[in-house]
Amino acid sequence: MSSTALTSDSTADRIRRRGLMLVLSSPSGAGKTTISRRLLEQNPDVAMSVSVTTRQKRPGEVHGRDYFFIDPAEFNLMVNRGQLLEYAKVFDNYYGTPREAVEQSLRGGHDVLFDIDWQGTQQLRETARTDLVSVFILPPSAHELERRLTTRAQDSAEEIARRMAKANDEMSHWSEYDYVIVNHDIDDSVIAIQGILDTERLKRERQVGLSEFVRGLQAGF
Ligand SMILES: Nc1ncnc2c1ncn2[C@@H]1O[C@H](COP(=O)(O)OP(=O)(O)OP(=O)(O)O)[C@@H](O)[C@H]1O
Ligand SMILES: Nc1nc2c(ncn2[C@@H]2O[C@H](COP(=O)(O)O)[C@@H](O)[C@H]2O)c(=O)[nH]1
Repeated sequence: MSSTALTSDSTADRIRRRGLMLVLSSPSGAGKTTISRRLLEQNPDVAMSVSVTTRQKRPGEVHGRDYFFIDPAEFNLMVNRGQLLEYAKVFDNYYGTPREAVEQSLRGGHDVLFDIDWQGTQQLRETARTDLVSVFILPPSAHELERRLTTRAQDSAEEIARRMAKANDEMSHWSEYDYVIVNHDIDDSVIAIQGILDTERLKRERQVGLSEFVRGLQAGF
């Protein structure tokens, strides 16, 4: 191997990638959580942003894994201290993204996955547009959405009715997103979003050190 080739190889090793923020939004019950879990299983290097919320814990939910369940006073404190990257009121409860964990993952070159609503996505778009990749997930039909909310068996009939009534509001923001998928089949949806992630990772502007690598490469010709 020539010394030029050695130099080029070691420079190529120095190409690093800036982490991206992959946001999934949808009306409640369309499948964000299910898709997120699958994506995290097949991408152990991706970090999930665990939100804080003032809503009550559902059966089976774990503090620190599904959410950090906090009271409204604590939530206000986090807002006032600037500890949330974004926050919103959704279905009468407050939800927000803790800033520090996300910034730490991005600095380390890790991608971060978010399950947040359209209000939060709008806020991230204003503050982090170049890092943001947003995907809107549509249900195949209103009937199927209601079936999914009901068979999930996590919310009362009143809560399900409230979420169905709000579905149109959330869906009216579909065209603000970079990508839109209809979640018919879970396997197909996961494959589609994995494709988005793989493609976005290759974007020129996300590859740190690329200019230096190309300069070194050109010097060898
Ligand atoms: N493609 C699919 N086909 C059939 N069922 C699905 C599909 N995707 C998700 N589900 C089911 O629909 C229910 C709701 O899914 P999930 O909890 O992932 O929705 P969500 O968008 O995260 O809801 P929320 O916004 O309320 O957190 C779950 O029981 C899940 O197993
Ligand atoms: N703006 C934000 N929205 C969030 C956040 N965490 C979750 N959510 C959204 O809330 C609804 C309801 O969630 P559920 O767990 O009560 O069913 C759903 O649309 C989530 O995407 C957040 O940090 N910020």
